Amino acid sequence: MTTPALLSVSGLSKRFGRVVTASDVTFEVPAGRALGIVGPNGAGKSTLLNLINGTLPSDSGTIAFDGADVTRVGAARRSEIGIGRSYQIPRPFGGMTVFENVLVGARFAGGARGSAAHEQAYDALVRTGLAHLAGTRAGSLRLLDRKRLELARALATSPRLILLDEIAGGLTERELPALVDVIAGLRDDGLAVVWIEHIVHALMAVVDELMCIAAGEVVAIGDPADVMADPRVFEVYLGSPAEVVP
Ligand SMILES: Nc1ncnc2c1ncn2[C@@H]1O[C@H](COP(=O)(O)OP(=O)(O)OP(=O)(O)O)[C@@H](O)[C@H]1O
Repeated sequence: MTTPALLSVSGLSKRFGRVVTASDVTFEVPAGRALGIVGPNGAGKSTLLNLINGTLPSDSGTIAFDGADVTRVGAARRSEIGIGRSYQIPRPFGGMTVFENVLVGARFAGGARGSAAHEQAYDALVRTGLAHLAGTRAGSLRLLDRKRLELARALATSPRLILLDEIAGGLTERELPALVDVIAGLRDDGLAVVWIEHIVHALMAVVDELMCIAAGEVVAIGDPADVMADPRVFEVYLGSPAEVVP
């Protein structure tokens, strides 16, 4: 029996003038599964996350979440129903504590109130291994903990689907496993994960499926090792082959 998809994207297309950023993109992600997305710079990866979380409207195609068509649903509502998102450039409130930063996520992006917001925020800190730093000023965190905070802010909205945009960027080889473990834990807890990442070996340690896109088109999708071995994937990376070597 196949697991029904939590996220179902079908024939999704988007262009900015002459630049095609999504062209007939189709894929599914069930709960408890992780999809990795790779592709050269400017391929349309971040745009795809913006289409899924509703910060950008698509030109055509459909996005279904938990069986409901959300293609024309606004970003705030998508966040409330369980689509969470981290950003490539985290912008924490440096003068606020770690807990206060996550509380903002729970209250304003997640729509939680009172003690429920506090519980969601604390739970997000526990899941990301940040609880011991709850009272620390966010501006003083080292990079790994800033990444955990970005993840915690997205988790504070209690998502069932989490969209991660290059969350591992800038981490050292020694730091990467800690973040990879947190993300694998979220998937194992039943979240659907869509993770864009240039650090391919970090992705390969977690994802169940891998999709390569270039110029908005799906070049290959499927078993991660098969996708990385696909000559078409190698070809789209010819400009930057070092990025694909695990
Ligand atoms: N709001 C926008 N208006 C116009 N063009 C845009 C907009 N957002 C993205 N683009 C263009 O769409 C293309 C895809 O951008 P996108 O950020 O999705 O790529 P990416 O695959 O995430 O790249 P990177 O790996 O560098 O982050 C780029 O050419 C970009 O300049």
